[in-house]
Amino acid sequence: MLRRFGSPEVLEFVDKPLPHLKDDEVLVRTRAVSINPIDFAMRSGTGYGYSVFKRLLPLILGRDISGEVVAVGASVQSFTVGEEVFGALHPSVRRGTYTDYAIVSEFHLTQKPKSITHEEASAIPFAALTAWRALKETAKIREGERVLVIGGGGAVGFAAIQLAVAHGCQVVTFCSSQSIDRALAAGAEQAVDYIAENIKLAIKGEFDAVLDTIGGLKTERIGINFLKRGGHYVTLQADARSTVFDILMVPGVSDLFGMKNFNYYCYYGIDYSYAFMESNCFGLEEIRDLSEAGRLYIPVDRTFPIAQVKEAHEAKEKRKILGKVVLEFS
Ligand SMILES: NC(=O)C1=CN([C@@H]2O[C@H](COP(=O)(O)OP(=O)(O)OC[C@H]3O[C@@H](n4cnc5c(N)ncnc54)[C@H](OP(=O)(O)O)[C@@H]3O)[C@@H](O)[C@H]2O)C=CC1
Repeated sequence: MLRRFGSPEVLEFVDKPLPHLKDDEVLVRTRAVSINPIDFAMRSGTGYGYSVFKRLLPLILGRDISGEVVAVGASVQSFTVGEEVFGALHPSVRRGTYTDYAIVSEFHLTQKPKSITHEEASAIPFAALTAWRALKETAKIREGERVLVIGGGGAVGFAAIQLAVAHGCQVVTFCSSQSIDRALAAGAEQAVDYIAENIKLAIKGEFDAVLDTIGGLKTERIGINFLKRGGHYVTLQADARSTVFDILMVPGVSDLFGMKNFNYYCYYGIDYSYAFMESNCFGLEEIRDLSEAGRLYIPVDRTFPIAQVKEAHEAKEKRKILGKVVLEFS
């Protein structure tokens, strides 16, 4: 439970009665949840997070879940008691999944892939649904297109590589040296080390879509220059305020008036969008099918028992652990 913003120390364990299930809700016995960067934003309430999440306090953190159905609301038809499910909640939902029993809308769940464990399953939904929203719904990628994923080493970037490959796209990514082999094994035709190599020289040709999981002026400048006219630039960073136009025009003004996408359209002929995660049952089903077919996975780096949630947050937030961290429930 989170009553106030702060360091991992503000996380409290509390015993609370379960609320009554609404008609379309499912009660899930939690087996595993993964930690996402959004959990740190919600917990710390820093910057942008303060205004967005303050109205949700007190809240329960946690957006992903993998577990078993223990009860269903009156109108739920897709799930039965005992079934294994996985899914993800939108950041606007107050009651999250760091809890023994989570209440989740039936539209935010689907049957868990049978071939993987609860720990592995819990690492997938939030990151993969974000990639799905960005590439399928926003950039509308199609077979044969070229897609550049900026930050293929993170969970969202890695899911994006696999989704784009599954849709018949040619994928290029830049990531750190430790993620190169994994990106290539996932089907990227080229993976460039963004620290050791000159990206502008290493990557050839233009792209139909760029997914930017990193943000910032420098990254955006590089990404925009790789896009074809008519291409889609999709950023996941809501507060990526600096733009080429802030320098060329009046600082801050283009963004302030929401002119960024208009300016990019006029100057470069591209479509610029911010994408955010959406709990979407069609996306989730597609992700489940890809996972079951062995075509989409997110490696888990470390698992902590839920009793060590503070240590887990500390380790991931301070980048002592670089990959996915999962919290396990007994
Ligand atoms: N808009 C939305 O709805 C959402 C936004 N996000 C945002 O997307 C971002 C990624 O999330 P997620 O994948 O879950 O986080 P992860 O913690 O899994 O991954 C972050 C990774 O980004 C890589 N990285 C850091 N700097 C660079 C760089 N300059 N160039 C290339 N790669 C870099 C690092 O990988 P490496 O080791 O290879 O350097 C790092 O591991 C976060 O900022 C998050 O807040 C996430 C989900 C939803």
